[in-house]
Amino acid sequence: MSIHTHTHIYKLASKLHVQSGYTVIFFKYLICKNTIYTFIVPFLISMLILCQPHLLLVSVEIFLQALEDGLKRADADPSVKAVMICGENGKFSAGADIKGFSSPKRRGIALGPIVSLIERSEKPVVAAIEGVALGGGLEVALGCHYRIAHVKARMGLPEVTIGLLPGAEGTQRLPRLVGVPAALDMITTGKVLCLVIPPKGVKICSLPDVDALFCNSIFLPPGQPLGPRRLSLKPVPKLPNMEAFLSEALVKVKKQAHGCLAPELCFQAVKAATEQPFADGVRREQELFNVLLTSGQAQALQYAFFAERAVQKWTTPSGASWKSASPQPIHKAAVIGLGTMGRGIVTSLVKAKIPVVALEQDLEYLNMGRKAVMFLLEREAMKMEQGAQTLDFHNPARLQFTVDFDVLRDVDLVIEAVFENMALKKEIFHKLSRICKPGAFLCTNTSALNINEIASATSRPQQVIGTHFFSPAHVMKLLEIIYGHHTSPTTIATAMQLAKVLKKVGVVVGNCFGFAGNRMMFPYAQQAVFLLEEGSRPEAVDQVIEDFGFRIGPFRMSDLAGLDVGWRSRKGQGLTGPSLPPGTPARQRHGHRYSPLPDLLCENGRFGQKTGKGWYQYEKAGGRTAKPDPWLHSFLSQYRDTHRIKTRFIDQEEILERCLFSLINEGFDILAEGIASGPEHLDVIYINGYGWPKHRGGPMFYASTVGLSRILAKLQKYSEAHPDVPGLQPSAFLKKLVAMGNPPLKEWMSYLSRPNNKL
Ligand SMILES: CCCCCCCC/C=C\C=C\CC(=O)SCCNC(=O)CCNC(=O)[C@H](O)C(C)(C)COP(=O)(O)OP(=O)(O)OC[C@H]1O[C@@H](n2cnc3c(N)ncnc32)[C@H](O)[C@@H]1OP(=O)(O)O
Repeated sequence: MSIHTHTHIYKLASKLHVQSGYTVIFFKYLICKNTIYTFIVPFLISMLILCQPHLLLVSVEIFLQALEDGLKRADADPSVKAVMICGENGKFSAGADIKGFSSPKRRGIALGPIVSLIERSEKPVVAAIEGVALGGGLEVALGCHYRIAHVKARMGLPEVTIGLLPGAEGTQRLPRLVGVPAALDMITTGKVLCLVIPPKGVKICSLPDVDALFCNSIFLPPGQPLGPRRLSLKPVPKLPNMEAFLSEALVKVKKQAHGCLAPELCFQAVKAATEQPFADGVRREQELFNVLLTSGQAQALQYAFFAERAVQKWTTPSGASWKSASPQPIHKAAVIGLGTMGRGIVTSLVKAKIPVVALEQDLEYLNMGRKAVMFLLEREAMKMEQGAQTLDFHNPARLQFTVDFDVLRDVDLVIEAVFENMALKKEIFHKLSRICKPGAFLCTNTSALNINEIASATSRPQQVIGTHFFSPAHVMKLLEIIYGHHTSPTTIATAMQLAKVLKKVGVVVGNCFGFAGNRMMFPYAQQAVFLLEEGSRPEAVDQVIEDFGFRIGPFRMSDLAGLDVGWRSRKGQGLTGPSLPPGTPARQRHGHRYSPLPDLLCENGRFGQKTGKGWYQYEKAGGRTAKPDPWLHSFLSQYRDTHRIKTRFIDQEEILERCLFSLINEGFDILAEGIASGPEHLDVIYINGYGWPKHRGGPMFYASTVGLSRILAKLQKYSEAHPDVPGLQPSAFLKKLVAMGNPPLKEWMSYLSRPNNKL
């Protein structure tokens, strides 16, 4: 295991230097409504241990040993009056190297005893925090007697986000410092706190300034006792209603966890701090840490951490990549269409402080759209600390509404977000290509349509790209970025940069129907409906999927999104509606099994939440509380009678496997075709766009944990039972990987001889 010092920014100590004759200021930090305020208090330090980064990656053994030796030396040297621990180049510590947690060598290394040693020091120890102090870094600071924090420092215990808990006594010290509510909030969510507004009178200085201040001899009265500064000796601040507070907090933590273990175990560790003496609490923390370390969820979450960063380094099969392509700056953007998606996209751009022109086809739609966007922005502004003033969305230079295409002449990028209708999209792109300046990028927010065909309507196909947002677009983190045949690397790089500016995760994929995300969703949704035909109910299927950890099951999701969306798309594809050739069998299309159930619901006016009825019934049109609907149950049994389908009991295992394994199976085809350049891409898409539980690492990671041979065997079994369902027929790539002995996920792509993008 090594300490993380990966980039030049996150450096830690590899060597400890002892210098004498310095004076230091000290800041004490308190947490108040998620904000840390700093106060400067003069303090004498006549000995400085300065951590210097001579290596990029420092072995934790070396680091901890050096820290221990330095502390012991400082304690033994009578000329040393105090000790300071800091990072260099303006960064304290991002904590441990996360990769080290999966290494067996990691076990047995303990930061906790070193933190205790720091705390026991007979001489004052100060943590001087600049930049980030995360995880183990902050735990080291908690062991110190004083903490100096730069006003722009960011501090947190993000272990929960990688499936762990702060295991170096952090769960026991933090509540003693900041109280139980603030500590629970930080430890169970992993949120990182920033010093947003410097309190009056606080001088903002960088570490060299701090050094200078040492030399300016600001003295702390000698003989100040250290006992009260040792957090382990302090009691946890009492709450009048601790028990009630804790039981309410547990309910909240469980509700938000969706099956993820770490938040609840973090809670248990903090609770132990409120009930037990420090040493017992530390033992409890260690027990809980070990449960998490071996849970499997920690590995999945750590994989997801790196997968999210890996997808930033995009490549395409033609050799274009992030290394050689530079993004163009976007000073002004436009959004066409102010339906649900367009409204969210405008909101997202305004939040990112990109001036936007919002365009609709006529004044009636424009006014409706304007109202809705303003409503969203007001709500967002209320959530933001500095409020509406920062967003400044009433300023026409920031947000302009128009029906006039000519206003788009000077924008750098347009995002089209109109209905999924190819003819309409082509007409708009043709117009844009005539009106927009030559350098402008033209993006389409389609969720399935062919990017090449849309680009063919323009004179600049190299600047056309798919930017698939997810609803609600100002909330969902995913931006699927789809390059076409002619899309230039600069256009891809610009779309990726846009994702970053919008605080989204951009994932670059190739062009095919449904791209990566929706293409994998089709077989999943299809299986869910087939399960209803065969005997299941929406609530049974949703329950299994939600128990797995999805935020929302397929039927509740379909009711939320609106059944009419898919209906329109199926009509467009000629699968239902007037263009369906007469005599087409009800449950078959192109020789494959088809379920007309969703079409029948739409024909009955059941579009989901918006009509108050869909797969469930709701209290009213627009209602949100789904209740099982007896009408639907009898409709399903009539349907089965009509089509002579024998109702059978379908167990949870079959529901889960048929839905998830068919989705994963499609993922293998997508990889084999070069539509996505690695399994991480599909996992990041599913975690950030489709509510796949992060603690299961995404569908492809999950497949690797289930075992590819098992997935293959199950798909073979189900496809034998349903030979007319192509989605259940095992992918050739999956079969190949099983034949190659089930290699680890990171090696999968090396088994593809030549990625071939089907553009
Ligand atoms: C002087 C102080 C002494 C401190 C002693 C510490 C001793 C530690 C011993 C035990 C501790 C155990 C508990 C832990 O510490 S668990 C780890 C807790 N830390 C985290 O979870 C931090 C995770 N990282 C982040 O939140 C961010 O990366 C951040 C540091 C905020 C920087 O964000 P950003 O600027 O956006 O940059 P990136 O996220 O893209 O990261 C840049 C590259 O660095 C890699 N990285 C970042 N953090 C880690 C890490 N902790 N371990 C390994 N690698 C990390 C990241 O993958 C990027 O890599 P690449 O460029 O290859 O993509």
